[in-house]
Amino acid sequence: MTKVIKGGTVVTADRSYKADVAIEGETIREIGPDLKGDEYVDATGAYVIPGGIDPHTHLEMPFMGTTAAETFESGTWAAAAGGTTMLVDFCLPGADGSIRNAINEWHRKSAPQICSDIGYHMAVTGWNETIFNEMKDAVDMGVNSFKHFMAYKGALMVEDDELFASFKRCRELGALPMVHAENGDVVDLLQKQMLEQGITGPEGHAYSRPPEVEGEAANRAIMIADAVGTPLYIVHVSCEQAHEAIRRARQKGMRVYGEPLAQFLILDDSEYLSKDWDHAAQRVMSPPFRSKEHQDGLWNGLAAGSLQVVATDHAAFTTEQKRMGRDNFCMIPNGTGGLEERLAVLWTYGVETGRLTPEEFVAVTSTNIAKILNIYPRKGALVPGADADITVWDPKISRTLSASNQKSVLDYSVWEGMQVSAQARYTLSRGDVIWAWGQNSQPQPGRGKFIPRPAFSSAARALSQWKELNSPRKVERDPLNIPAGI
Ligand SMILES: NC(=O)NCCC(=O)O
Ligand SMILES: [Zn+2]
Ligand SMILES: [Zn+2]
Repeated sequence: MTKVIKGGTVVTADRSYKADVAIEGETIREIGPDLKGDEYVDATGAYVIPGGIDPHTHLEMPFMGTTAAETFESGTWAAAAGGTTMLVDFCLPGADGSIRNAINEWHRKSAPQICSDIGYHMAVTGWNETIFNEMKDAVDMGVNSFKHFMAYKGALMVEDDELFASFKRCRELGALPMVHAENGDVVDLLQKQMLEQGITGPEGHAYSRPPEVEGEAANRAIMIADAVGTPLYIVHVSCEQAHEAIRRARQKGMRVYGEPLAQFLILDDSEYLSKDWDHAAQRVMSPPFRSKEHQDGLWNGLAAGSLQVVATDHAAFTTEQKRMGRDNFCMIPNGTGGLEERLAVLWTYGVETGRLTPEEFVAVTSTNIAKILNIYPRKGALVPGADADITVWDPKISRTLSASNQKSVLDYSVWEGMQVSAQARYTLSRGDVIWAWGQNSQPQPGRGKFIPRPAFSSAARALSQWKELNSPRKVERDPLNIPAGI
């Protein structure tokens, strides 16, 4: 049975052209003019793009004394409704600290629920022999990236020597280290300072995490990655200080990648000054939203290529959960939502304004991360043989974003009232139409697959080779030329 996506404009990371896309089973068979099939998906007047990949989500994540409310079922459905066909979720070790058990636990939770494909990053939240050994197990289980928290002191935070050791292990395994870049010691002190001054509301969260705190940590992580000789991926880049560190590193030939979030590109820090406590707390995340100048820098970085990926860090806590921090902003569960809205807001505020080309939009929402995570061209590409994860993107469907019409389980939306100018007309996951605009039926939970990601990406291999050639060498000396001791 051949399915043909008919009459659209195919947009990839490098070009746009009129063509049909023929799908056989789960994969793309052919792309070209006037293709015939047994079944047709109408793409007239629309763009045909690789399905979105959101590489940063926290579904059902146990965190800060509670568990993120978005489930794997609601999260993957919401993503599909927004044109996203793959999520990469952060796997956290449980009480036993085992990486292997944590990955199995994530499989147990996600497998029966997901309607589209998924991968995991593994968090490294300490350092010991078990972690060293089990990082290899993780890679063997198809997890080739490890996140390190430089913040959340007393909980997830790791120290510089632990970063060094874990980055070194990543290099040996051909895996990609990632960092949450914020100086956790300084955040901790600034939090205490805010509370001492009587600033207990959500604005204290933003004041205690200034951009300099993020920039310093980004520079430090880059320095450690360079000393070890490994590529580095910096998650949720929110500010010019961190962007500048990444830009500088890349200009010096370092393989550093930066991931701003859709929220950071569009929403700003004035939200924390709202007189409505719930409104401000619903927007508490780390790092926090920044000012307009930082947003301009992030947009420019996407256009210039100094930033490569737009994610969401979707970590959804209900208003009730946010109220755990009613008397102390440090207790507000950190996280906001966006996996459903990412493509629409980026198109509306990026492509519609001319900040991004349609091809750049595809690059930062899908293709670049598929390459970085070493699953290209299976994902992130429209080529024969690739998985048929495809979005028929309609630039004529406008919609007002609201909690009342979202698929997310949250009782609010940080995007409330925002008008967007484009939507997914159809979303296909490995050849199945899992979302059709106007039909609203839920895709089959459990049809999604875990996508294992091989280690030793091209960039990891190249950098390792370069570092090998340029590593310090012992200077052999004639013993006669070595001065005798006293
Ligand atoms: N970002 C955030 O505030 N919450 C999720 C956990 C993390 O990524 O740091
Ligand atoms: Zn983080
Ligand atoms: Zn996160």
